Amino acid sequence: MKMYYDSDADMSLLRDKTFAVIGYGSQGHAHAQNLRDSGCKVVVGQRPGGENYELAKQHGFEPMSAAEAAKVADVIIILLPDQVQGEVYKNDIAPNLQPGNVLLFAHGFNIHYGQIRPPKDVDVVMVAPKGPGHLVRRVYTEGAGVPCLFAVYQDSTGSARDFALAYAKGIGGTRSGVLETSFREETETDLFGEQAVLCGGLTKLVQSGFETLVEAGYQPEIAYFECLHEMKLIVDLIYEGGMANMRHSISDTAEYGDFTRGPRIVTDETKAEMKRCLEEIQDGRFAREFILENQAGQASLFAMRARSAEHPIETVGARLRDMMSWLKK
Ligand SMILES: NC(=O)C1=CN([C@@H]2O[C@H](COP(=O)(O)OP(=O)(O)OC[C@H]3O[C@@H](n4cnc5c(N)ncnc54)[C@H](OP(=O)(O)O)[C@@H]3O)[C@@H](O)[C@H]2O)C=CC1
Ligand SMILES: CC[C@](O)(C(C)=O)C(=O)O
Repeated sequence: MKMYYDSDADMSLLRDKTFAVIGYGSQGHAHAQNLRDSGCKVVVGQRPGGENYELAKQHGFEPMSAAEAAKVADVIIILLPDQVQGEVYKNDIAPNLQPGNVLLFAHGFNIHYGQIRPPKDVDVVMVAPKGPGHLVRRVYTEGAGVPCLFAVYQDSTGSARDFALAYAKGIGGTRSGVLETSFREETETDLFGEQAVLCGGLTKLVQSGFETLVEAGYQPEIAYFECLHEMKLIVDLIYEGGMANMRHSISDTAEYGDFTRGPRIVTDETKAEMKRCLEEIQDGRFAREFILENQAGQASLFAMRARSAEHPIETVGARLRDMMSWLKK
């Protein structure tokens, strides 16, 4: 598998193009500002009335409607929540598409699951940063970049692949390296990662550890430090040098407990469930469930968010983090 870096990407492909970043949220604010700082002409399509509209203005853009932005652009970057992309595409973007335009995504959901079906005469590509949007911006301003995946779904101009690579450079991705993939592979692995490991698996693991200690009578603050706060420090060591690097830094006692007790926590049954989650992603069951959930006005998502915000790990954590002067508030 080849990694692509700055020297592999031709920024001249981005010159003379107008980029419309649709949505000024987590990814949108980062792509828009990074592209502009890389010398590109950027307009922002952001609905008025909210914080992100004000933020775009504060950052020196003159936000316009998604339809207006799509009309003036050569490259339309759809950085809206996945569940609203289909509607905005149908009403505002599709009617303003010109042959030869590029439609660019940061995640393949809507293309892979057929919620957006672009005409044949536009390029459809993806540049998906493997990190949260706020880091895509922060790391860029520090002179580095968040690694990205890139893919081509449709190449009407013959230059879609080179263009996607150049775009990855424009947002800083090739500073740390980008990998080629397909819309299918990115969509399925991304959904799996966030469900089973990064978000779903991690929060359930941390919360269960916290609950186990608190239910056994230990102070919630101690449980918070043990199960959540220290998680970052341990993950940083794994991130920097793999699991062996982390195990090098921890005590032999911790390492012995890691090898002998870890497999009792994340068991073969956990892995079997991971496989079932992956199957639901692959055969479209998760996508269908999420699409229907959104058609129902996100009723379950609202309820789950509210219940989760009341959990003691959040209330104790908020109090402790208030005392951590080094954290950005
Ligand atoms: N979050 C991340 O770090 C990552 C996201 N991605 C992908 O990037 C894409 C964007 O995700 P993300 O940045 O999280 O999105 P956000 O939820 O941060 O985007 C919110 C933006 O979309 C606008 N918006 C929301 N609803 C509507 C609507 N109904 N009509 C018009 N505008 C609307 C918001 O405007 P307002 O402020 O007015 O609500 C805001 O500008 C997705 O495809 C996602 O999968 C990929 C990698 C990582
Ligand atoms: C881990 C969540 C993520 O997949 C990401 C930041 O990469 C997302 O879609 O937000």
